[in-house]
Amino acid sequence: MPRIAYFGPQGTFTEQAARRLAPGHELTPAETISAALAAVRKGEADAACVPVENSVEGAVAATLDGLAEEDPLVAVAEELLPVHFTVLVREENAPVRTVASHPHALAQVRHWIERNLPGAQTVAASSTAAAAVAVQRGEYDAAVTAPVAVEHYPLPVLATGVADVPDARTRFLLVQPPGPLPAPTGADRTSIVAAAENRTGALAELLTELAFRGINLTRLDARPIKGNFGLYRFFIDFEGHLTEPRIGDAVAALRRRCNNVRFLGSHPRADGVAPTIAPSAANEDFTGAADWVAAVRRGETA
Ligand SMILES: O=C(O)C(=O)Cc1ccccc1
Repeated sequence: MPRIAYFGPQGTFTEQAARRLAPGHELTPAETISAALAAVRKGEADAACVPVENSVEGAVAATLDGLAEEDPLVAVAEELLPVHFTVLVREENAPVRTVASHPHALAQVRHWIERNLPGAQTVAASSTAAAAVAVQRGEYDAAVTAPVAVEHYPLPVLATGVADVPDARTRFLLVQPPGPLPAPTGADRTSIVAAAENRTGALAELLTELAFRGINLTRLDARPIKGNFGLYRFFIDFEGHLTEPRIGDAVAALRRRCNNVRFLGSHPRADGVAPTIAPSAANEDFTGAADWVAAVRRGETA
């Protein structure tokens, strides 16, 4: 049975995502995102489940950096979870002076804390569940957690359904070493990372390769290349699957322009949204045009 490492400990949002992405599989918590990825690279796990972005705070830097560096890992599936929080406390009816959680969680409940726990100090924890563990240990007064955390950490519940932004979502990836790609479904996402050269127009050229082929971007993030101040890697997600002629053509062009392009996966979209395809950019347009060139080369047409 495949072993899945997930960003834990037990009771994180990522564990919930892992249960949905790999039902019935053996799940092992890792303390950090990079430890979950390292478990796969070392062969201790077959795949890792990690958060990649959320609709309030944006990209999860540890995941992006962890996928761009060291041995390649490729996303084979994604999950989208609605994110609202439960606030657990050490002691019922006691004053709350410190509130711990993952920074992405704290960012999503800032207003709620200002209104309901005025003056409380927020403290970053490695995950929402790690914050609950710290509250159990008596280190902090409250933890902002995933709703399932209460099953693992039986602390008094101060509030449920907490969220500054209604309908916030987090997207999670299931990543594994390069292997056969998941089959295309017609509603897929492809991800790459590339370090564009530091010269005028370098990023625009990469994006233009996608735009020319009528490919709709779903995300663009920049992350600094550590040790090279002022240089960035660009994480580009777009609609479509590498096996499609229009996508294969675009990814080949990116690779031609930029030999450090790394493929981060083609997999079904969790929201099932089908691509927007610009006029003359359908796969049949690409194969039709290539067939015509082949026939011209053979001298059969002009
Ligand atoms: O800490 C967790 O529970 C995570 O899985 C990371 C996270 C944090 C905040 C919102 C969504 C995911």
